[in-house]
Amino acid sequence: MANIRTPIPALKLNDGNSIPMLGYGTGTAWYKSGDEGKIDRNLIESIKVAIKLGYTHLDGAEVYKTEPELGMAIKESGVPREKLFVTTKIVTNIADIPNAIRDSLRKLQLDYVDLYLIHSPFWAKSDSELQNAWAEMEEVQKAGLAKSIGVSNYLPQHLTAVLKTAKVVPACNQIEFHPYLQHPPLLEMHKKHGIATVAYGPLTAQTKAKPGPVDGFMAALAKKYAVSEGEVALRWCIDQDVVAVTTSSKEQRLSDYLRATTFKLTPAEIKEIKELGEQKHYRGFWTDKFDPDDRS
Ligand SMILES: NC(=O)C1=CN([C@@H]2O[C@H](COP(=O)(O)OP(=O)(O)OC[C@H]3O[C@@H](n4cnc5c(N)ncnc54)[C@H](O)[C@@H]3O)[C@@H](O)[C@H]2O)C=CC1
Ligand SMILES: O=CCc1c[nH]c2ccccc12
Repeated sequence: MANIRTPIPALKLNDGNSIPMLGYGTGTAWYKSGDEGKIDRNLIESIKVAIKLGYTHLDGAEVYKTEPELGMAIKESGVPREKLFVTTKIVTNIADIPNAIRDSLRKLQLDYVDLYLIHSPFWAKSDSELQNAWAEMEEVQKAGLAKSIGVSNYLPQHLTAVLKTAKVVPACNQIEFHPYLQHPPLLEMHKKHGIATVAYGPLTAQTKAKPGPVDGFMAALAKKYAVSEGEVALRWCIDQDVVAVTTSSKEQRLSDYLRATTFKLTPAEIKEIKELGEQKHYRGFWTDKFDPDDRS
């Protein structure tokens, strides 16, 4: 099993920093609908378990309302801050990014985050709003409050707008990514500009979109590598240099996911999953914001 002494492999970002290729999410499975002040002790314990198992990449967001738990778990874990890679995201308070990052850092009890993301582009009514927000993100990075800055749920047109005026190219775009949502034009654009792809919902084909065309092949690969289909899905991301952010409240699952770092799919297997996946389209998140047929 991977642990803090046998780290999860990392991907080099375009700013020279490195991001662990498997992350633990504090969003799905942990959303808080009500009082942000009410601390979810189960979440704190789960994050500590994840850290103990070897997860160093921890994914949060202001809208998840879980930053306080993330901060408490980091403190209680006893793992030195610099050994962890902490992401948070902004969208609700997008009109005041300098205050929003300070608020997030206060909740996280941290001096800096490793990665700060604009959670979505859907609040913006014009390209110039996207460009101005990005300029403020650059200031956050300059002030040392975030080591790396990036975006999430941006489509090619949003990246095009940002890149027109950016001094710093976004380090990554965190998007829904799995065999049934592969975004070929977006990934091509990421490659061209050195923007890392970070996948959320990497297990969607196994957890939400069954039955589907990849099922039989994923099952065969799971048998071949003596892992679960989910671990094949995570490895399929990693083998394409896509960082995968997953989660679970179950320790056994979190432990099992780490097996995705212990084997490698062949190029033919990666291609076969890709081609089978292209036969179906499924989106699980932000369905009210995207055109239902948009695969970009
Ligand atoms: N930037 C964004 O807009 C978004 C970011 N995220 C981030 O990504 C993280 C992971 O997102 P997910 O969609 O949860 O990732 P995921 O696709 O890896 O799914 C994980 C979920 O699947 C469940 N699961 C795993 N194996 C299963 C099985 N065999 N049978 C049934 N259920 C199983 C887990 O318990 C967990 O609830 C979030 O916690 C959040 O941090 C998530 C959604 C949107
Ligand atoms: O990041 C995941 C999806 C998401 C988008 N908006 C919200 C608000 C509250 C919890 C999760 C999310």
